[in-house]
Amino acid sequence: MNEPRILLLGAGGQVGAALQSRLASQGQLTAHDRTSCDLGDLDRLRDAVRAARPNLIVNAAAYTAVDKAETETALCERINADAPRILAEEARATGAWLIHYSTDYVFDGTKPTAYTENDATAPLNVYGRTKLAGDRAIMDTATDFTILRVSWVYGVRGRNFANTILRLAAEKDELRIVADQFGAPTSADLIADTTAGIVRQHIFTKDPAKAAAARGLFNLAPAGRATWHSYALALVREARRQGRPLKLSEENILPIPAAQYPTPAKRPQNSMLDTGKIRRLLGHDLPDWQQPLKDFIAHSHPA
Ligand SMILES: NC(=O)C1=CN([C@@H]2O[C@H](COP(=O)(O)OP(=O)(O)OC[C@H]3O[C@@H](n4cnc5c(N)ncnc54)[C@H](OP(=O)(O)O)[C@@H]3O)[C@@H](O)[C@H]2O)C=CC1
Ligand SMILES: Cc1cn([C@H]2C[C@H](O)[C@@H](COP(=O)(O)OP(=O)(O)O[C@H]3O[C@@H](C)C(=O)[C@@H](O)[C@H]3O)O2)c(=O)[nH]c1=O
Ligand SMILES: [Mg+2]
Repeated sequence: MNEPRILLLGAGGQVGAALQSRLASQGQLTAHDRTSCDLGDLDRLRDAVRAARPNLIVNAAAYTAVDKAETETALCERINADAPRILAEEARATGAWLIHYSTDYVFDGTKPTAYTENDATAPLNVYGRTKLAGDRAIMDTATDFTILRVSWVYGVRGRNFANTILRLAAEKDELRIVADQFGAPTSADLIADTTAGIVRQHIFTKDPAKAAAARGLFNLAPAGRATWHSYALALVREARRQGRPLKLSEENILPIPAAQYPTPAKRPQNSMLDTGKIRRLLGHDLPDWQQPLKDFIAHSHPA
């Protein structure tokens, strides 16, 4: 059989960058970043898919600037909702499988326990609303798709909370960090590894039962629970242990309620995702969130 053709969009992002090598080893990879394929141009996007004739489309591109989205709403909507709809239409028309990523920000965060795939969505902000519209477009249009719903993603090169804290810890002697929002910091590598495993074991397989099991929406998060405050503490503690020069000491990382940290976009209080469904698919447990932070700090270089 010929090598399967894989199309990756958003190759320059945290998850996209981590996916590149893992997908290249499984087929003939066409990887686009924003410069080679702008998702804001929907006709161009359709052309790019048709030119690549993929058996698998992986969409790691998204508008992820949560606060800016409150004012750049139309663009955010195009990238997060309209572009996934085009991808779903093309996937359906050609029989390609579509992999896409969703977010905890589709929830309002009022549930006291972890969210399952069946819980009702109620986004609090524009980013969450547009991401939910993208999820729905795919679920309504595509037949062969996998959506991984993830949260609190960090990677060495990304614009993320972890890199922000490492930068601030070198500059400031005090930080005030929200301590009443709960979630699980998730490395882009965990997401890319899990994606690659699903591609290998479920999508590029001749076993229809294996493929059927991977269809649909799956939460993905590491084990354990954090707050933004406990996450910041863990980062600074590990950075110090690794000998980074820091101005900030741990006792000056002050816990505050979200009400004391006003932002343009409202964020959910509870971002915990129940991972029972994907653990059954994978056949194993997921690692704790804290362990990969050591590796992250060893390799990250905040600007
Ligand atoms: N980051 C997080 O905390 C979370 C992310 N997710 C989801 O996971 C997926 C991957 O996110 P992640 O890798 O973290 O995000 P990043 O912001 O790191 O990557 C997204 C990529 O999409 C690209 N992009 C943005 N606009 C366009 C456009 N108009 N055309 C083409 N590309 C564009 C960005 O390019 P550029 O760099 O040039 O802007 C960037 O490379 C997304 O679906 C996101 O919604 C879900 C939960 C949490
Ligand atoms: C820098 C800083 C942030 N915070 C708080 C604000 C906020 O509640 C929380 C996180 O802020 P950030 O803006 O870094 O994170 P945010 O951009 O909201 O992260 C989200 O991104 C999108 C793409 C997702 O899909 C989500 O899963 C989530 O990861 O930290 C402080 O309390 N003190 C600080 O000094
Ligand atoms: Mg190859």
